[in-house]
Amino acid sequence: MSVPRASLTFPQGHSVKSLDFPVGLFINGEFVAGEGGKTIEVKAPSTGKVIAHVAEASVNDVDRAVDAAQKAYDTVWGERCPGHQRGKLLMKLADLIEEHKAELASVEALDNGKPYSMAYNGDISLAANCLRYYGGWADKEHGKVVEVDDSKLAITKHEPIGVVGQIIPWNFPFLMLAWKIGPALAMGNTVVMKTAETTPLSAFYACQLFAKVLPPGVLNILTGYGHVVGAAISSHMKILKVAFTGSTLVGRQIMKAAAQSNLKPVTLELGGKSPNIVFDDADLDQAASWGAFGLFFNAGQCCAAGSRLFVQESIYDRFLEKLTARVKSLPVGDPFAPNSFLGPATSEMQFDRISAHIQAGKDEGATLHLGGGRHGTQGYFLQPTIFTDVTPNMKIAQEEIFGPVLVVQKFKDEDDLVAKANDTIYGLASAVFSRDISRCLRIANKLQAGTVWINNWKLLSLHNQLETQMPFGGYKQSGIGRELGEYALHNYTAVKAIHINISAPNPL
Ligand SMILES: NC(=O)C1=CN([C@@H]2O[C@H](COP(=O)(O)OP(=O)(O)OC[C@H]3O[C@@H](n4cnc5c(N)ncnc54)[C@H](O)[C@@H]3O)[C@@H](O)[C@H]2O)C=CC1
Ligand code: BAL
Repeated sequence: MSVPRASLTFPQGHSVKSLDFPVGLFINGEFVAGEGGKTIEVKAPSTGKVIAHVAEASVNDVDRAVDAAQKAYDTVWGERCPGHQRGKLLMKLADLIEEHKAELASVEALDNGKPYSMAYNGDISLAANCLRYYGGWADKEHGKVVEVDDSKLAITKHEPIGVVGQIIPWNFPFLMLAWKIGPALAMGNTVVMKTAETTPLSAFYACQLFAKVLPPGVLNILTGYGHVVGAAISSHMKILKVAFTGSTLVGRQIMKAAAQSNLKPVTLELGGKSPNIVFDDADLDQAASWGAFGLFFNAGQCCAAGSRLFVQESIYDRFLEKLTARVKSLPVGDPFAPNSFLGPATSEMQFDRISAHIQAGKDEGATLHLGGGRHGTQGYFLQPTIFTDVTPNMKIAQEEIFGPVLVVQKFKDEDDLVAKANDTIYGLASAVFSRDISRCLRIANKLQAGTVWINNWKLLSLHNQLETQMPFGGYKQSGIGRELGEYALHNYTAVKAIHINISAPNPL
């Protein structure tokens, strides 16, 4: 059976003219067709047109990938490849990604719809940084000598877990791949990854680079449907850990599948409804700029989007005016146009979900302050949208919209604010704007959120500024565990306690 290929062409004047590459399943260092030659149609969200047909994995393909990963773990990776060597390979991979940044960013912009400049300066650059960062950790995550008493030497050893499963979404396709494989490979695990079926192309393009650097089987990449391939990974008896980024609904299913199979540990990076808080003593221009960025970046398709804006009553009108002007100035359009800030929703399904939330906001009596409709005539573009007169019980104030829709609420004082900000099932991120640092820290301590930004909203930026060193993850139903930073290493190591007798008397 022949391996499918993608033949992509880019708009006239773009630095990359065309690309042709295999889009078969990447198993044991080779591209192969999916079982029965099945394929999945991939569309460009900026036009709605089909751009490729990629191999679709089956449950048997997952087994093939797991076998390859197990063999690589037993023979060439894990403790058979010293940390400094693994680190060197991850850094080489980072260099190769940087060398192919224009190609990868072009594929990402076409497949996901995000502006090319953001993919180039953000996603792809940050992915290379992430692999380099974890390459640096590969020989530094040591065990410890633990003080017990003089009769024994007690040490801990940090070992890889084995074959790990990773399931990623479509909002930052290549960056999420890097967040996942960086710590896993650095710590000596081998990987079976499933990309999102709507945005598999950048990962497939990069498999050509992975094949040049990594021994066969160390990293296996499949695409396929969640209920088939994702479910097979979560419930696989030979996969010893699973990490997931996506919806809270699917996170729950993955945890259940893990519990009902081999009790594999689970890391979940899920939804959010993050509060962005502006006090009356804030620098209002600064708050308006970050407020617009924090929600409308990536067309609002960020789990950490600042989707609930809380503004203190005394400055409400003045601040809303500044914010609205900022949002109105954001260019929506073609991902390959040099100044675009908002691209389309990444799929028709997402477009429909976001549109349904906008309708719900109107039906529940919120005021549509800005936008609210389709932008243009082709693809899945939406106008930047702001709702005011929102009450905490409304659907748009409680449910993750994952699109360019901001809901604005007022607050009186700190107590009123904290109660409203924490009134959500989620707890991923938050931000506080005020010139009073004591107030900012007081509020930061009370917010139920894995991240608090003070006078900024900077998870991923346009200028390669993600703090890879800082942990990222959620309180409450936003997830379990932390990605990034040193914290992510713990997701991928098993700790062994070794007790060595020096002079303990025999017990009997
Ligand atoms: N935390 C985040 O960064 C993300 C959050 N979301 C949230 O999820 C909502 C729905 O988007 P979807 O694409 O439907 O998310 P999803 O959670 O269904 O998709 C994410 C990934 O999970 C896989 N998946 C789906 N069902 C699965 C299953 N039963 N077992 C294992 N894997 C499975 C998908 O194929 C994809 O690779 C969005 O509107 C947004 O609210 C979506 C993407 C990313
Ligand atoms: N899922 C990681 C980054 C984000 O969606 O905001």
